[in-house]
Amino acid sequence: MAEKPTILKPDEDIDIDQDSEDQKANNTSLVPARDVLPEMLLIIPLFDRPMFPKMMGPIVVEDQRLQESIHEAHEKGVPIYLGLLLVQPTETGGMVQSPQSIEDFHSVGVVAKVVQISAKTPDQPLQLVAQAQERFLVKELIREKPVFKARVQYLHEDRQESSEELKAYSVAIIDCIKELVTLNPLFKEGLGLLLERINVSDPSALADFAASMTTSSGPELQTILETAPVRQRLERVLILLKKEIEISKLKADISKRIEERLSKQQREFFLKQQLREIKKELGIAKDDTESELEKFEKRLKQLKPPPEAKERIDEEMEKLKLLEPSSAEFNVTRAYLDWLTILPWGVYTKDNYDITKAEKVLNQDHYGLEEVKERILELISVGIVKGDLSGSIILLVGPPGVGKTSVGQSIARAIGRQFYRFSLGGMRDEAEIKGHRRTYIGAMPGKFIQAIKTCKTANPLIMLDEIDKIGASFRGDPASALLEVLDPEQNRDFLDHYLDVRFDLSKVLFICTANQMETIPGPLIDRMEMIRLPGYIQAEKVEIARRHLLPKQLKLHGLDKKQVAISRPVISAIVDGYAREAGVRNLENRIKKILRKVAKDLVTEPDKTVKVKIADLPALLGRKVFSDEKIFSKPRVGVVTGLAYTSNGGATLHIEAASVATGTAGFKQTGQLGQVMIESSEIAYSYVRSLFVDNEERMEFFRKNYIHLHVPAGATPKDGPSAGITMACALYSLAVGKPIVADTAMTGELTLSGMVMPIGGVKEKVIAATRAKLKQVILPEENKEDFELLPDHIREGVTARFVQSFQDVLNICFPAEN
Ligand SMILES: Nc1ncnc2c1ncn2[C@@H]1O[C@H](COP(=O)(O)OP(=O)(O)OP(=O)(O)O)[C@@H](O)[C@H]1O
Repeated sequence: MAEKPTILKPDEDIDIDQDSEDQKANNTSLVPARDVLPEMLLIIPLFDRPMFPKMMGPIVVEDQRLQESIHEAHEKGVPIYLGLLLVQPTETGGMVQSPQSIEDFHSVGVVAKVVQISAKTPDQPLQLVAQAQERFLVKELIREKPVFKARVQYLHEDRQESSEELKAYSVAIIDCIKELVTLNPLFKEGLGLLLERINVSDPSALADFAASMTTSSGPELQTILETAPVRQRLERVLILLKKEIEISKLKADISKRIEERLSKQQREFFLKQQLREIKKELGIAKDDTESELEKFEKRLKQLKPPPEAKERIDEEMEKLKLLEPSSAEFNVTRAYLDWLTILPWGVYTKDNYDITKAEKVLNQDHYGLEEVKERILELISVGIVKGDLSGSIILLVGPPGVGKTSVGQSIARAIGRQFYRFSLGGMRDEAEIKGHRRTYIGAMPGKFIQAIKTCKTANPLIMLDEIDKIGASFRGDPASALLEVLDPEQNRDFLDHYLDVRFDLSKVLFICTANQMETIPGPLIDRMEMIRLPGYIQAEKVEIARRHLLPKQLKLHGLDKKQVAISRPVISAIVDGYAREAGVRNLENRIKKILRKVAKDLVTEPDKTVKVKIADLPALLGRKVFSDEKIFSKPRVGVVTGLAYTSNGGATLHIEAASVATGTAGFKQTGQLGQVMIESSEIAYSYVRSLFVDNEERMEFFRKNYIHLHVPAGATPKDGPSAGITMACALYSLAVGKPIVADTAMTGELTLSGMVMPIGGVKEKVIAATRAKLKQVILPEENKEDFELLPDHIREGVTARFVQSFQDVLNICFPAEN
């Protein structure tokens, strides 16, 4: 505890030079002049918290007059004492901002000696460091605008007798301080000061110091300041300290919780970072970005991207370097770069220009199809002469299972190109051709770019299956997107939405397949070289089965040809009884079925040879689907066999006419006929009726009967004019009550004046007639050339009769009558 200062007489002027002559005169000689405390003090208002004796702290003096007085005293070198008084709290909980009267101050404060003073600078408040000395009680507060001065009475403390109780309090306070230090490192500093400045065995000083260390509010601390009795003060300080401990604990708790929450993520991030660094150091793994970039660069060494693509690749690589590997943008850029660098820029396979080898390959893979092979070899020859096979687009049209796809594969093999096939029938939107824009999640390039990627060359053979189904199942305008791809002028600069840089598709050889021509958009047909695959006759199917389908299936079923014997007559019986359609897929399926059953038998006896006989067929394949007994085994009145050409190839159909005696004339037709077919049936009706103008009996028949014409199969929609003469013939047969000659089928468009016009699909229709074992076909005279161009094996067994008018038809069909 500081020595007890002597109190001087009050100094009425604001003369803070306490070492004036008068004072010196009145001073007792017991105390050094510098330790004498003045009775009249200048008041410095404190707004935040009070200062406690023996504490040191900064004070800011704003008042100009006060500043000047302090400076003056400082220049004289005399000690400066100031009274520090805390202002009162306001009702709203804050502090009085500019004290006006005595009520605005607390009545107990401390006197402080200025130990340091800042230099005089205009416009800057004066800054002091003051050492608090002693408590005082304000006796009188005098206001001398704008400063206050006060007459004070010092509250000297008597030296405390150390009692056990005070010691106990002191120890408790020290314990609290220790605990606080562990909870909040800020208190550590305070503890250092404590040991330096105060005597811990002085309970009063300890209490003041401990109070000043806390973060308690100004009024709470003021209470401590005003509590003169030491025991009581110690007790109050102890309460404040306990409160402080609780607050500190709570604070520590809160920050721990927040830290935990934050640090989990940070920890993971740092750990990952560290792991990456360690791996890099050990050479185990490279940085994500680095290894990706290395991969892309390695790929690029093998490629020759055009300048536009190269520029884009470089840009994207630069971008990738700047992106955080865990970001979504990184993945998008990486995927894009992956595509850009995996495409075979400038990589081409060398075409095989050996025409004999190409012919050999085509013959190896397919039986028959002479015309098709010839056309393909012609196209290859043109390519050889030109030095470039690309540019022409081949369209293979034919019924299902006639080998369109496998011919495409053979062409690829013959000229040594990669083969990629996809169906346009199953596609939903244009984006599948031209790709999605990269902004979409999960965006992908279109099928063509995917094909190029898979083939790893920029000049593969791409087969577009089912191009005739394009209009049926596509949304948007996919046909025009396809036009762009197939046009040799445009596909040089094909722009896929995803890729966003041009890719040259002009070296690709395109082959399209379709079951029918009618539904293919016109502009697409214009760009293509059409090759028809008309379907096979029975003999061809037997040969295909023997030479290709059976060996292929034996291999696929893991069987040896020694283990299974299926002779030519057996295959012929299969074709005849179970697979009469234009293609051979159904035949192939039947062979598979037989082989599966045979394989089952061979499991128990692997060394035996299974000989399949015709008699075994019902057991192996079930009941015959087609029988030789014709539905109309005998020629019947009003029934005539027509020849049709459908997407499944050529077919025979039996047109029926019947009369209902209603007493009135009438005509109706059934069988899901299209508009053209309805009109041609009406032509037939009118024409046949007109034939009997001179025959009253027949005229009467038409007048009194309602005529019904039906074209089976009733559930299949059909259209076209080629059944004109067939329908007319059925009506004529009904009118005259006589059947037409046996085993005859016909096709031809009929005009209202009885002329017969040419039709399409002669080859398919003749094949269908042969398959149906008919002996005679009636064809329009103008189709004679088509028939004569048919290969001999198709024409064999069927006689063609050519007609110009319906009268010619009648001459053939009703020889006795005409
Ligand atoms: N002339 C042939 N010689 C040898 N095998 C043939 C011949 N024609 C067809 N095939 C075989 O018939 C099967 C069916 O042929 P493919 O799948 O090529 O028919 P497609 O005409 O493409 O049918 P779709 O129109 O249904 O796609 C294949 O196994 C094929 O090898």
